[in-house]
Amino acid sequence: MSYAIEMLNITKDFPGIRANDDVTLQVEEKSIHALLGENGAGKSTLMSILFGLYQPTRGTIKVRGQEVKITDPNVANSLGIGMVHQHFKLVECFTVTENIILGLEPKTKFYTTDIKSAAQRIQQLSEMYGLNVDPYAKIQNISVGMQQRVEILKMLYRNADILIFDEPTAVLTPQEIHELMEIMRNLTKEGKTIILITHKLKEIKEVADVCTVLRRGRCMGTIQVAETSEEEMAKLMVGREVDFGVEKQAQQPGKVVLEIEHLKVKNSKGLLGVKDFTLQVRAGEIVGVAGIDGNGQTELVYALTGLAKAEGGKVLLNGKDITHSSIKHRIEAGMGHIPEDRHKHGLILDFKLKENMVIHSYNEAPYAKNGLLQMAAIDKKTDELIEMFDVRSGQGRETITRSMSGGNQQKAIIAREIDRSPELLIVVQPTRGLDVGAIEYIHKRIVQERDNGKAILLVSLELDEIMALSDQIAVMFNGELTGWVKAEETDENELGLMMSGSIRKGVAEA
Ligand SMILES: Nc1ncnc2c1ncn2[C@@H]1O[C@H](COP(=O)(O)OP(=O)(O)OP(=O)(O)O)[C@@H](O)[C@H]1O
Repeated sequence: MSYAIEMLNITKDFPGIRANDDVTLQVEEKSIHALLGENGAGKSTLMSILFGLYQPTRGTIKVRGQEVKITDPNVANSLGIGMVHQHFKLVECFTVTENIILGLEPKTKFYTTDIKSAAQRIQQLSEMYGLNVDPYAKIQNISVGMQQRVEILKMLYRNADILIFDEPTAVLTPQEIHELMEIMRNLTKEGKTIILITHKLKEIKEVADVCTVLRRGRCMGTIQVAETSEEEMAKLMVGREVDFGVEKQAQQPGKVVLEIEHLKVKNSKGLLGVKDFTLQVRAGEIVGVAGIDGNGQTELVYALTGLAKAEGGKVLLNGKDITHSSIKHRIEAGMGHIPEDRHKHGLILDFKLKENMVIHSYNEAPYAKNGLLQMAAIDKKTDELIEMFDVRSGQGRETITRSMSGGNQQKAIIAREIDRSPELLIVVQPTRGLDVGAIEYIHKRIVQERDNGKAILLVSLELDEIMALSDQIAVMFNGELTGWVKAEETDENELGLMMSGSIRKGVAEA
């Protein structure tokens, strides 16, 4: 058997934590090898070692049978290893071609200032792998899915043949996910090797040949995907059976908590991203907002939470007009927010975990007294939340938030917001990047909040999540409400038609 990559007995220590503990990963040439593991299990660390961002504390790496030292990403590139990161690294106002040749050192193999010949090569690569990218398009004018393909082309242009994808589907629509799977298959058919980090068992089943499972830094085994089930993979990963369903009893909703009336909000291009939008959320009810990314959901949430200005219309919280209130005032009035962009709006990354946990309430009892912070109370609350929400990090409450794994940062935000038990909780993509065990728990807690009489507005691109949690579903298309249906009276098909604007249901004709 010939391996493209062998990472043998890799150990990596960070302060207070062994992120990888004697892990061995052997990736066969021309295969798709999934890397699965709980939040904080050490997947990103292992891939960062392979890409030269970290040095292992112990262990050996072989590329195509040769032992190597990958001291930095340039060495990784020269060995034919490329990585598509979760957050793209593209210059918005440049074209596809300009982005791809950007950063190539003069005198290296494909360095050129001749845009035309570079564009030609990009066109050829794009056709060869079925990417369908226009080399002259500007990044700011293409979809997120297309931008990801530019990242893939960047690797192919540099002749990478071992490609690492870090949770590539987290930012894609279902259609784009389907296309990416096809692209991955094309890539291996043409001789490339792929390592895929993902939490989505369905995707592993669909596309991967082999799967290595990590748990708490250790390798739990490598399995042939065709011979296993999603349930078995989940069990191997979290060490217990995982319940994929969400239990929810029928409940009569109470008074109206959130009222949105004829709301209008501009998007970043200065156009109306939300047009005349009206919706209500009542106590004891989860209203799910379904829609394809970019149909006004972000602008809607921004206007509700005070991150963007409303151009027209009204927002009422418990009957009080908060349309133009400050963020602080909205929080005090009973609003909680689990934001879409956890780094931008959810956490202060250079603060300690415990500081982030009381960020809304540090100046109130029991966390402050006579103008002084009460560290014992802050520590106690943080430890409680860490325990309850299983937030894992190297140094517990003292950990600098930046060094935590993405999934554990997300769990920390959810813990803080749910613990405050606000009357209205606005939840955006709550389980993005979370492992199946964590998703099970977070879903339970959201339903618990609803059962406790809280109003919940859930915005998610995951239809499964919308269907499982919502009582009532609002569909957004092109900034408008195109559907208002009870969750139990609809299905994915019908929602899909409303999401694409093909039909309207439960709302007045346009
Ligand atoms: N630069 C760092 N400094 C200190 N600790 C770190 C650093 N990078 C990662 N860690 C710790 O190493 C552990 C493994 O993190 P890693 O990001 O590899 O997990 P992951 O499996 O990718 O998780 P997720 O699914 O949540 O992204 C975590 O406990 C994290 O806090």
